[in-house]
Order: sequence, then C-alpha cells, then structure tokens
Amino acid sequence: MLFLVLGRGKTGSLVADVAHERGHGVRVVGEEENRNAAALTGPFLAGFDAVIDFTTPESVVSNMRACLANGAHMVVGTTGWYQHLDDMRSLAARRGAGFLYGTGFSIGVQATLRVAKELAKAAPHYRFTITETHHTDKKDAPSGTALSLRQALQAANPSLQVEIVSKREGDVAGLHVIEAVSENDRIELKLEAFSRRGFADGAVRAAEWIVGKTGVWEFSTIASEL
Ligand SMILES: NC(=O)C1=CN([C@@H]2O[C@H](COP(=O)(O)OP(=O)(O)OC[C@H]3O[C@@H](n4cnc5c(N)ncnc54)[C@H](O)[C@@H]3O)[C@@H](O)[C@H]2O)C=CC1
Ligand SMILES: O=C(O)C1=N[C@H](C(=O)O)C[C@H](O)C1
Repeated sequence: MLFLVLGRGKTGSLVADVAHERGHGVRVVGEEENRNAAALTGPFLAGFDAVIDFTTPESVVSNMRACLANGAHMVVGTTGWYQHLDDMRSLAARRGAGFLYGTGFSIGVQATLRVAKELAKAAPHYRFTITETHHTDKKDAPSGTALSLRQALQAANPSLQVEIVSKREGDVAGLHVIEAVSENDRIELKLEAFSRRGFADGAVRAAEWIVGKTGVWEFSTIASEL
C-alpha cells in the first residue's frame, strides 16, 4: 500500500519508519510543503491508499477538510481538535470518505481504557483523578488520552466526578495515572509509554484497516480488529 504521512515530527517520522518496516510505500509531507493544506489537492490525494495525520491541533483541521472533502481514507492521530468533531464526521459522511480518529493508538492505552471502565464500576464511591504527564512541546492539555479515560470512567459510572491534572516535563512520551481514593485506601492504575513506537504501530495498522472502507470510526471501536 502507499501511505501519505502528514507531519515530519516526533510521531509522524516514526509512523513512516513503521510503515516502511511493514512493507508499505510512504511519502511524508511536512509543514513547509503543506501550509493551510496546500499540498492536499484531489489529484495528489488520489495517488494514496490512505493518509495518516500527526501534525498539530491547528493544522489538522485544514488537513481533515481537504482530505475528507476529496473522499480520502484518513487516520488522524493528532489530538486537541475535538470541538470540530461533529463537522468532520458529517463532512466525511457527505463525501463518502473513510475517517478514523483516536487519542491513544497503542495496545497499552486501549487496555487501560477497558480496565478503567471496570474500576469505575468496582469503586463507585471513590474520588477519581487522572494525572497526565507529557513532554514540554506538547500543544494540547489535557492530553487526548486523559479525556478518553475520563469519558470511559464516566460512561461506566455517570455519577463520577473526575479531575484531570496536566504536567509537562522533559521528553516524557506519555504517562497517565488514574487514582481512585476513598477514606480507607487508594487505587492506582498507571500507564507509562516507554517510547512513541506503540502509537506509531497502531496508526499504521489502522491505516491498513481503513483502506477501501467508507464511514467514520473512533479508534477504540475497531482496535480489537487490528
Ligand atoms: N493518537 C495517538 O496515539 C498519538 C497522538 N499524538 C498526537 O499527534 C500530534 C503530533 O505529535 P508529535 O509528533 O509529538 O508532534 P511534533 O510537534 O513532533 O510534530 C508535529 C509536526 O507536524 C508538522 N506540521 C505542522 N503543520 C503541518 C502541516 N500543515 N502539514 C504537515 N506537517 C505539519 C510540524 O512541523 C511538526 O513537525 C499531537 O497532537 C499529539 O498529541 C502523538 C502521539 C500518539
Ligand atoms: O502529544 C503526545 O506526545 C501524545 N499525545 C497523545 C494524547 O494527547 O493523548 C497520545 C500520547 O499520550 C502521546
């Protein structure tokens, strides 16, 4: 397959490496070539099986508009743009695109989301806090994964109030800690990414999955198929 990767940064570069390792052709387009999605014309996009976006909360919106309007198959790993989610979902549906988005593409994040739901049910009267720590260049806060974890906790137990604390330190690839506290004890569920490799692997597998499909999916709903 031939993939177009948007973003030559920390994660986009690794996504390109993983896609090569899995036997795919890859073209990477960076910021200089693609200001305001200038590179993403219909004829250019038609040459790729799928597009994978790891850019910024600002740039990803024009990238999605261009790709989805042209009916492309697109995987969006970039976080911090979810106020536009309804618009992007309807654009994808109107144009017959394939659109898959998500906050944490690693197996670790997906497993933690499942365990979090069980914890919310098993400790319904505890006070919940999510603390997320990431590198100092991260543009969005809270992290997309922290928002997904809160959503998972509250889906399992709608009465839970969940505080999110964001920390920015060094080059941390991703640390999420869920803490549930009662008068008697404290439970901790901790997920530490050792590198960005797990996210890149999930993104490439998601791109393989979406080729030829039309529709809109959040990553967690299809992760078990990858
Ligand atoms: N869903 C997931 O599993 C993961 C999501 N992320 C998210 O991915 C995004 C990127 O993260 P990093 O790679 O750490 O950031 P980064 O800052 O290292 O890379 C972003 C790159 O996008 C480039 N860029 C900006 N506008 C562009 C445009 N219009 N076209 C092409 N490239 C453009 C920038 O020049 C930069 O090189 C963030 O939103 C982050 O939260 C990161 C890791 C995992
Ligand atoms: O910006 C990052 O680095 C990461 N962003 C994602 C998020 O916001 O959830 C996923 C991962 O934690 C790394």
